[in-house]
Amino acid sequence: MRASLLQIDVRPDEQVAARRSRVAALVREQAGADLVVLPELWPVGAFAYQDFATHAEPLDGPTAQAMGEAARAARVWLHAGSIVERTAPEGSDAEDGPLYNTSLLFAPDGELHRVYRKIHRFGFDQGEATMMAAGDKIVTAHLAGPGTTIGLATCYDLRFPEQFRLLVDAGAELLVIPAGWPERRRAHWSLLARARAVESQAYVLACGTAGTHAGVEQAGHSVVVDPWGEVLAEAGPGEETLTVEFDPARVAKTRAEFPALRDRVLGLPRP
Ligand SMILES: O=C(O)CCC(=O)C(=O)O
Repeated sequence: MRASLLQIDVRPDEQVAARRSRVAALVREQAGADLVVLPELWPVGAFAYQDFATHAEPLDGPTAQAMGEAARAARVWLHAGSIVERTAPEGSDAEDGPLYNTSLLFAPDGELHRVYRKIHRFGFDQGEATMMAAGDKIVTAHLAGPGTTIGLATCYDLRFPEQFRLLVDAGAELLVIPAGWPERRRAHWSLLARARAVESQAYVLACGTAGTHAGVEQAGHSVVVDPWGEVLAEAGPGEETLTVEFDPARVAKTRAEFPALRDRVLGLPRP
């Protein structure tokens, strides 16, 4: 299986529409890959809170349309990172319901196949945590073609192992994590990506952004880790396409040869 992670530079001097066209062209160039992955909130920038409402869009908005067309043109599964999703309030056509940090997965025919709304919102009492609603669904998707199941999580979710346990229980063999992770905590990013791979005995494909937006320098260093915790490929700090080939069957092999997941003790009483 071949995967390409597109570590996009979210430059503040580039308009959202221009970045959307540029990224769509980059996705089209990935024909031949099985899976292409984009970072979190790359159209607007994960820390550009003041721009979230302006650039919020529905599930059939301009980013979804451009990404669906690009996936179809390249004939790839496309995890298009996330958008600021604008929803309609219950029973209304108006689009002034809650905002979500929503990941979009497109099939090679360009159809929107899955949506994942970020569960753990970042910012404590500010930013995303106050401006967006939280998702409450664990999301996996079986990729016909490569014949493997991916589990979806976004950025700050990486810090919450209980979410990854649920993804593994739901059959995930590849954990796909778009992010806008800051340089200040790059050591956590690298460590947690490997930790989630080792404890889940799964591949981790973690795709971050490059550059600086809203004054926050991004870590870059997108990474692909195998089920044994070995780093298969790692990007540098700048914009980069990270392409890697791997065998999804290694997940079952690792889990059979070193059956730590089988040895879990569930339902321990709280002290
Ligand atoms: O957990 C972190 O250090 C970064 C999380 C983050 O930036 C995000 O979820 O947008």
